[in-house]
Amino acid sequence: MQKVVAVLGGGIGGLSACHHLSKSPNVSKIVLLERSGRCGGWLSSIRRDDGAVFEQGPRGVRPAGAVGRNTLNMVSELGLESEILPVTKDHVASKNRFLYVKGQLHKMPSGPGGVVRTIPPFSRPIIQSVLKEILIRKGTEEDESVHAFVSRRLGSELANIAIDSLCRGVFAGDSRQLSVRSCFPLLYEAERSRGSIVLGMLMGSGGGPKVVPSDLAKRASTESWTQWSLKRGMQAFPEALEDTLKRRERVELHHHAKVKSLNMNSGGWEIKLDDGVSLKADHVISTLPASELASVLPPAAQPLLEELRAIALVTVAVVNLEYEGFILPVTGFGHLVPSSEDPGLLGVVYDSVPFPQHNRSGGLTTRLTVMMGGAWFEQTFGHPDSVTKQTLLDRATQAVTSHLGVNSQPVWSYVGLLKNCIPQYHLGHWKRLEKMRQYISNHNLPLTLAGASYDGVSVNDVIFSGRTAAEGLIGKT
Ligand SMILES: Cc1cc2nc3c(=O)[nH]c(=O)nc-3n(C[C@H](O)[C@H](O)[C@H](O)COP(=O)(O)OP(=O)(O)OC[C@H]3O[C@@H](n4cnc5c(N)ncnc54)[C@H](O)[C@@H]3O)c2cc1C
Ligand SMILES: C=Cc1c2[nH]c(c1C)Cc1[nH]c(c(CCC(=O)O)c1C)Cc1[nH]c(c(C)c1CCC(=O)O)Cc1[nH]c(c(C)c1C=C)C2
Repeated sequence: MQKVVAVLGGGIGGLSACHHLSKSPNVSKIVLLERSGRCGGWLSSIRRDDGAVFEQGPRGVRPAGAVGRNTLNMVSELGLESEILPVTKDHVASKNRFLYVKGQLHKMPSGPGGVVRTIPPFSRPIIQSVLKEILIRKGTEEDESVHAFVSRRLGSELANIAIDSLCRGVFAGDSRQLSVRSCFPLLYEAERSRGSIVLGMLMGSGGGPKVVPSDLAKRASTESWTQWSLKRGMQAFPEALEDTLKRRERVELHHHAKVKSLNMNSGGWEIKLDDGVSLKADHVISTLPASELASVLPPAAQPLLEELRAIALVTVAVVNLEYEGFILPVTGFGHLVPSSEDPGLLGVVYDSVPFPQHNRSGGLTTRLTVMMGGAWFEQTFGHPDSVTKQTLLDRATQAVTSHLGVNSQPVWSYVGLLKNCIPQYHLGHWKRLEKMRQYISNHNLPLTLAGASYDGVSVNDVIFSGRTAAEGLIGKT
């Protein structure tokens, strides 16, 4: 039987689900419902008339692994190859990342030389912790916080400085609350299967999905890319996907279509929108943030709603800054700040280093992005609705001055307040997912969960979740 499928949310996850659904003749209609006036969700690029591009959301995508290849395959299908801006392994942005500790920038140890010597801010060579790790007994917990896991296996110094910062630089979250099993499944699996992170990394897991690489994905591997962006910014990706979907007969894309309620109706769903319009669908793929989905599902699904509501989100202030000339004292991807140094200041990305092509044409400039808040937003700035843009801008420029010794003022700036933008996979997230999917299956709900709230927050993970959701309905594409 041919099905009508509604996809809720037009972020990169929802667009990916539509893209894969639209390949199947067994779907009679695909309806994408997006609350705002444009698709793309957090993929949002500011494009100035002088050619400068600033990212408010993701600024680089990793090409590695099955999910990285899957994204590049989609880039290829959309005909975006000529738009790609790759960053290769030998680029300074791939080699240099910094930590800001006790008022100083430190290059993160990398390569053999970096692990055998004592490199501040660490008090002993990393190799010592790595060698000891192999001998440490396997944990017995079903889940553990990222901080507890790393403290146990690699010692408290690496947990307090390196892993605390890493969690801020990926989840804008607190390593003491985040789940190792859900946030870093490879580390968790390495301990489970090989008894050690180090051995697991050396021997590999051999598992994971298989994705046949396109020529573009092969090129990324041959040329050793570490990340990529697009000439017109990351937003060009959802724009190209949307343009392609618009040309497909069975796809309907609706902007300004905020889903207000979902109710079961003769084996399918009746979907009501904010403006009073209602429509029917045989199946729903939701890529809405989990708590938003909870607010539109019927109260009868209480056990499911409780689990969905428990997946918290954090708010991040993203401040793009442009300076005249090259003002950085160091060069690399950027620096992270551990929570012990300054809880509210997560880190600074040196955007002009990996992607100078996004600088304004003519004249030398430096583009930086300061990220603030995350799990520490409220304790630092108060409620997101009451903080002013000027407060955020002042805090960001002060950080650039104190961390990087930059005394000039930016010639241009943009302050974005990204409310509830990154889901937090807290301890026990895996159990929550199991309960939710069990509930959906036991109650025969024609509902699939996809998007950043569940199985990974990166652009690659979210795109793959859209594909998996579609394939769960129509089979492999
Ligand atoms: C500041 C920042 C930096 C990041 N950096 C990186 C990076 O460098 N690399 C990387 O890989 N990833 C990065 N990410 C993560 C990645 O961008 C996101 O996880 C991903 O874009 C989420 O996609 P999504 O489709 O799941 O959700 P969203 O983008 O949140 O899309 C959901 C959509 O649903 C819509 N919606 C919400 N409620 C309703 C409703 N009731 N009815 C209809 N529509 C609704 C929203 O308007 C939105 O468009 C970053 C994220 C942020 C915030
Ligand atoms: C300071 C805050 C943040 C910065 N980026 C993000 C936040 C919250 C969001 C983010 N960054 C990355 C991802 C995707 C992860 C993936 O699995 O691909 C997300 C959601 C990429 C990333 N950025 C940093 C690291 C270590 C990673 C992981 C992947 C990789 O190794 O490339 C480091 C980093 N992020 C930020 C800064 C300032 C920074 C500094 C070194 C900004």
